Amino acid sequence: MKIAVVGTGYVGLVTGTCFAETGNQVVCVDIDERKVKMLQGGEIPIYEPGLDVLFDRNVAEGRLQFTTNLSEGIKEAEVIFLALPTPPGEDGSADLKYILKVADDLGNILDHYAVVIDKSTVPVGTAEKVTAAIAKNAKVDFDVVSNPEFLREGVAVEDFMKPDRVVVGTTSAKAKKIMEKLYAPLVRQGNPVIFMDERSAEMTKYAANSFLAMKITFMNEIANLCEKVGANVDDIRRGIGTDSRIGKRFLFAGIGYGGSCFPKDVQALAKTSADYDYDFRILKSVMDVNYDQKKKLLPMVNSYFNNDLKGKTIAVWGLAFKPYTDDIREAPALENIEALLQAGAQVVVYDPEAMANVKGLLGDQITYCHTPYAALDDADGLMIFTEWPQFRTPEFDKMGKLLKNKVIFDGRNLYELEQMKELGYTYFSIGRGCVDPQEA
Ligand SMILES: NC(=O)c1ccc[n+]([C@@H]2O[C@H](COP(=O)([O-])OP(=O)(O)OC[C@H]3O[C@@H](n4cnc5c(N)ncnc54)[C@H](O)[C@@H]3O)[C@@H](O)[C@H]2O)c1
Ligand SMILES: O=c1ccn([C@@H]2O[C@H](COP(=O)(O)OP(=O)(O)O[C@H]3O[C@H](CO)[C@@H](O)[C@H](O)[C@H]3O)[C@@H](O)[C@H]2O)c(=O)[nH]1
Repeated sequence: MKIAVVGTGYVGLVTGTCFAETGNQVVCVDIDERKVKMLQGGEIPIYEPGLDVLFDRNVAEGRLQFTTNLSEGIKEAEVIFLALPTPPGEDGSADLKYILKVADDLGNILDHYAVVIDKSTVPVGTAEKVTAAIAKNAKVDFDVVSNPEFLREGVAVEDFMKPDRVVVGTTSAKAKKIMEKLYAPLVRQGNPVIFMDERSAEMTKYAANSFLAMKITFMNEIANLCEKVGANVDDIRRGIGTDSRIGKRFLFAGIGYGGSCFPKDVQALAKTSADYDYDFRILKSVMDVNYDQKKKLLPMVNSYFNNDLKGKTIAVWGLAFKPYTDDIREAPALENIEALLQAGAQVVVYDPEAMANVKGLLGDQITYCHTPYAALDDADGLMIFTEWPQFRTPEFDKMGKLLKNKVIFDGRNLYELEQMKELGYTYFSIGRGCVDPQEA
């Protein structure tokens, strides 16, 4: 099948590469000339594990190409994916200007029937808006389908190639047939393509993300209560996660959810609710709790240093919003670093993949290190924001010698309390109380 993917970011590049891998002829289009040049030169602009192998193979075998020219990209394409940004507008709603601009352009240049697929996360009613925008000038027949994407960054290739499900919203029998053919290789393992109407597919995406954000937030509230009542949230997680009605995943309490999706999608669903005069109360609580949770460690840091961070050096491990990505959008580390700087602290950071992106944002306001241990040298304490695997079993003795104070503020609950007690660390984490060697 000939496929065009418009927007070659995280979703577009993974979508294009994976569909090339299943034998299709794919052209990825982007307006960012620098990005397209990199891709044409065989370089991947993002860090996404496993993508390079598929990318190299499909570029080498001529199934994956890149262009800045939309007309060239969609030439003879049977399906055209829109994988464009939908950032929050000022009122919290998803901004559709990128999508509708391309839809307008497609109306002018489409010269054959194609299925135009909304892959971006878009609010209810967008398929109708895209249809109207194309139809304004279109001289040919076309269908607009909603096909939201559920991949997670860091495991995007695996999520895409082995999806739990594929959701397709269409009321066109012709488009349905094409979508069945397109996804047939990916759903062989028995996971279904679920067909529904366009509006339901659009809502499904927001329901999934908001539900997961709510699940995490619920555990963060349990964690906050655990601290008060003297319980351990990790035990609660194990205790409830084994109930198959609850499930083990997305129950990890921590420093709040971040990333380019949960924060904006929960906000956008709340805005849709308000537009339809529905008071979606749970969503408001989820946003409020998460706002506070991201700052959860700061009072602990302040109280440890007697509310005086001036001249203190704080080491930070982990900048990305989650492991296995260089993405720092809405990353909890950023807000915390800004608060530390404002309080007069110096900040020394390490992240295996995200430092270049942070440097682009914060420049020389903080110090970047090439190893986790270098960040600890003469630091007054350590804060952890991302659960990169290399932070899980570090050399605690070496850390203790490098740090001025053996104190860790851990937003990801990486270490066992008993172990930290034995090693003589003061250890703050989420929903598990504080380990204080003075109290031993
Ligand atoms: N990142 C994820 O994990 C993820 C997962 C599922 C769904 N989504 C959704 O998918 C959509 C895209 O997200 P992303 O993270 O891939 O965004 P991104 O910012 O990484 O990529 C978007 C790309 O679109 C390009 N673009 C903008 N205007 C264009 C135009 N007129 N023509 C061609 N290209 C244009 C940009 O240059 C950029 O490369 C969003 O709606 C997002 O909510 C994202
Ligand atoms: O138990 C958990 C699981 C996740 N998180 C946090 O939640 C955020 C999001 O994590 P994750 O969902 O793994 O990453 P994303 O790549 O943002 O993926 C989400 O957002 C995508 C964009 O819409 C969807 O496609 C995915 O299905 C959905 O999981 C991160 O800050 C995580 O640290 C927790 O705090 N506790």
